[in-house]
Order: sequence, then C-alpha cells, then structure tokens
Amino acid sequence: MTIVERAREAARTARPPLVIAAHGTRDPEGAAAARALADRVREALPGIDVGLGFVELTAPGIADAVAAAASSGAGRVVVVPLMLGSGGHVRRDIPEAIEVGRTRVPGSTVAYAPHLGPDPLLRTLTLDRIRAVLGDWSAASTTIVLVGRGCSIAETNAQHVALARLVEEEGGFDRVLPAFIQVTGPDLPAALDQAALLGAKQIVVVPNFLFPGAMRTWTREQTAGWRSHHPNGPEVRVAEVIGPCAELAAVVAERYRAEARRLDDAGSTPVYLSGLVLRGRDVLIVGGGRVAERRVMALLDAGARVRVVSPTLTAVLSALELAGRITWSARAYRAGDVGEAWYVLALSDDPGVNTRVATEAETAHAFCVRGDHAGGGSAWTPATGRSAGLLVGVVGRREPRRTAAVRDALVETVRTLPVPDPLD
Ligand SMILES: C[C@@]1(CC(=O)O)c2cc3[nH]c(cc4nc(cc5[nH]c(cc(n2)[C@H]1CCC(=O)O)[C@@](C)(CC(=O)O)[C@@H]5CCC(=O)O)C(CC(=O)O)=C4CCC(=O)O)c(CCC(=O)O)c3CC(=O)O
Ligand SMILES: NC(=O)C1=CN([C@@H]2O[C@H](COP(=O)(O)OP(=O)(O)OC[C@H]3O[C@@H](n4cnc5c(N)ncnc54)[C@H](O)[C@@H]3O)[C@@H](O)[C@H]2O)C=CC1
Repeated sequence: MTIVERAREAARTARPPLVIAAHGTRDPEGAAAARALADRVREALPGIDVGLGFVELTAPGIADAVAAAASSGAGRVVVVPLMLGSGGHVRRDIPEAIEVGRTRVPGSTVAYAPHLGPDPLLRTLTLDRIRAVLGDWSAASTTIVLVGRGCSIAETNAQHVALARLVEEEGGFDRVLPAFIQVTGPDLPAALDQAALLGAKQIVVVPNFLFPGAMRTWTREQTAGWRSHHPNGPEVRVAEVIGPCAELAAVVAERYRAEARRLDDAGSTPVYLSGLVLRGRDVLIVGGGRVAERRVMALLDAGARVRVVSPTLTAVLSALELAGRITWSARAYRAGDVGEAWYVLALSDDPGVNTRVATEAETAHAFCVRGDHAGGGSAWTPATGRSAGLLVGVVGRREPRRTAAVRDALVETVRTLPVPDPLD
C-alpha cells in the first residue's frame, strides 16, 4: 500500500466527524452556551472532529457545517440535533439542510441521530434544576409548571405532556402542569391560573429549554406579569434552563456513538444470509437472560442441542431445562466452554465475558453472535417469522426494531400472496 492509499484507508476507517445541529438565537448568551456545549462534547469524544451548525439566526448554517465535515471526514458524517422535542426543525428543516450539505460532497453518507428529549438522563437533570430552587419547600407541597415551546405537531406536544407526568411521578410533586410558550395551549398564564385555582401555595416554573434565549426570556416575563396581577397569589419561583452542562454533553456523545457504530456496520459488515441445518448439532448460549430466552425457541425448532452456561436462568429457560429440552451449567462462562459447538451466542450482560466467548469461538471456527456488540461477533441473528410454510428472515443494518417491523410486514404479505402452501 502506498502512503497515499494508507492515508485514504485511515481516513475511511477513522471515526466520522460530528456536527451538532443547534437552533441559533439572537441572545449572545445563548450562542455562547451552544459553543460551550460543543467544547464539552469535544472533551467527551477525544480525537473526534466536532462542528456546530445552526437552523437559523446564528452562523454557520447546518448545510455548510455538514459539507465542511464531509470533505474533512472522508465523506462520513454524524449529525446530532441539539433539540429536546421532535418538532418541525427535527423532522423537516435539519434533514433538508443535511441533504443540501451532503450533495455538495458527492458520495458522502450522513447518519442523523434522534432528538434528545426521551433520554432519562435529561429528566434527572430537570429534577436537579427544580431541586436547586426548591430550598425549604417540600416536593409534596409544590406545584410545577413545566413550560415547553409548543408546536403545530400534536404528537410533539403530547411528548411534553407525557414528560410532565413522568416528572410528577419521579419527583413526588403535588402536581406537574404542562404549559406552552407558543402555538398551542395552555399558555403559561393559563397554567398558573389553573395551579392557583387548584389551591397551589408554592409554584416552580420550569422552562424546559436547552439554553438562554427568547424562550427563557418569555418564560420569565410572563411569570413576572402573572405575579404582578396576583399580588396575593401563590409564591412563584423560576428554575434555570438546562445549560451547557456535562450531562447534556454526555447525551450528545452517546447519540454520536450509536450513529457512528451504525455507519461502521452499514459500511463494513456485509453478511451472508444462510439457513443453518442445526438438527442434532451442539449450540452454546452464554447468558440465560431475556435475549437468550427470545432466541432459544428458534434454535430448538431447528432441532439444535442447546447448552446454556449462565449463573441464572429466566423462568422460561428454567422450564425448558426442567423439561429436558436444554441443558444448563449453572455457573459463569469458563474457557473451553465452546467445545464442539457449531454455533455460539454470547448473550451475557458482561461485555468482557462476551469478548472472551467470541474470541474462543473464532479460534474454534464456530460462528458467534455477540448480543452487546455486533461488530465483535461473526454472525447476526435475523428477525424471522413463519408464513405459508416458509421461514422468512430479515437482516438489517443494526436497527433491530426496524428490522423486526419489516419482518412483520413481510410475514403478512407472504400470507396473502397467491402462492398457497401445498400442505395447507
Ligand atoms: C446486529 C444484531 C446482532 C445479534 O444480536 O444477533 C443485533 C444487535 C443489537 N441489538 C441491540 C438491541 C436490541 N435488539 C432488539 C431486538 C432484536 N434484535 C435482533 C437482532 C439483532 N440485534 C442483530 C441484527 C440486527 C438487525 O438486523 O438490524 C432481532 C431482529 C432478532 C432477535 O433477536 O431474534 C430482535 C427483534 C425481535 C423481534 O422479533 O421483535 C431489541 C428490542 C428488545 O430487546 O426488546 C433491543 C433493545 C434496544 C432497542 O429496542 O433498540 C443491541 C444493543 C445492545 C445494548 O444496548 O447493549 C445490539 C448490539 C449492537 O448493535 O452492536
Ligand atoms: N442483540 C440484541 O438483540 C439485544 C442485546 N442486548 C444486549 O445483550 C445483553 C444481555 O441482555 P439481556 O438478556 O436483556 O440481559 P439479562 O440481564 O436478562 O441477562 C444476562 C444474563 O447473563 C448472565 N451472565 C452474567 N455473567 C455471566 C457470565 N460470566 N457467564 C455466563 N453468563 C453470565 C446472567 O446470569 C443473565 O442470565 C445486554 O447486556 C445487552 O448489551 C440487549 C437487548 C437486545
């Protein structure tokens, strides 16, 4: 390999650059917060080129940021939207801008991560932000008004209402009322009215926004306005926005890693779909948990002799063991367990154990599925189903839920095709 070829190869296999797609704001404090967050993400992802692009109001735009990253990163880019909800920016504006940037660098691939909102770590942060202003108030005697942006997409507003419910149950508050700054209701004054009517004495208004900007300003102004009209009403405190904290950076870094793995696999792990004849052959499963339970029946249906090595078994696996359909070694995996197995599933919840199992299987030339890290194994489990006497299998791109959904659709389609099963 020449030096140039080697450099090209290194660029191709290097981790792709990240572009953080933020909203943009006229508030200089908000723009500075987005930059501070990007710095924290750089700390969390050493060696990764981290760029920042904005939907509006702040430069550079997302298309420019994506094009720049694609030219420096050998045509592979991960975009993580710095957005809590899945409104119009996440569904439309950012994908359109990505496409504009991507087509400027022919042949490039962009992986686009989901929005941040559902991550449980962000809910923990919300509880922390509330606790920071509670002071001597107890959670049980405090009403929270959780303020979101409001959107023309009902599903996005419903996610905010669901978040309010989760914060209520997880934080043990008297109640959590959702409110919206724009587009939909209840607006913030209406939610404060509602809290007062329900007898609230202490209210914390929580702006559920990432950074300082118009949304935070409006939340503060509307709260102050409401209080001046209700001088004898409940006491009201306003919590801070999320800000460029390490936890938010960790969520962005996690989203990046998931998409980067997907890009790796989609590009470099083509698989061959085979129908293994396992009748009477030894198959080893290491780990007796949920995933092992989901996979064991298909192996037994194929007539495999299934051996499970695991300190624990789920109830279903235990019943199969009692019925003599599988054999069980009730202990941790040990070197040598692969033995004569033709096919191995490394499904423990310990990545170190799964690595050792996969390495032993590799040496023994037995194909091995790794449940925790597809790239570390030598086989993938297809999503399968039976239809019209046929076995239908789908292997995807490490998007198991999508793969399973496609399988469901195929099973249904095959069932209704005009090629009847002659045995029916
Ligand atoms: C690559 C592959 C290799 C292999 O394991 O064989 C793989 C890998 C991984 N899966 C992960 C997570 C989940 N996988 C499922 C479900 C299924 N996974 C299946 C197959 C495959 N999964 C292989 C081909 C995939 C493809 O073709 O796209 C299905 C289709 C078939 C089956 O299991 O029978 C089955 C559908 C079941 C059905 O019929 O409905 C669920 C849902 C659940 O468990 O309820 C989750 C929880 C998260 C979520 O919901 O997204 C993780 C992260 C683990 C972690 O976080 O540590 C990895 C590791 C990685 O990607 O590196
Ligand atoms: N590929 C896939 O479809 C999915 C993969 N996963 C991954 O697979 C792993 C297993 O997931 P679950 O089955 O849900 O976990 P689980 O917690 O239900 O089961 C883990 C099993 O591993 C066993 N185990 C632990 N240490 C062991 C050792 N040293 N030797 C042998 N067995 C050992 C445990 O006793 C338990 O039976 C998870 O860590 C996750 O990374 C999770 C969901 C889906």
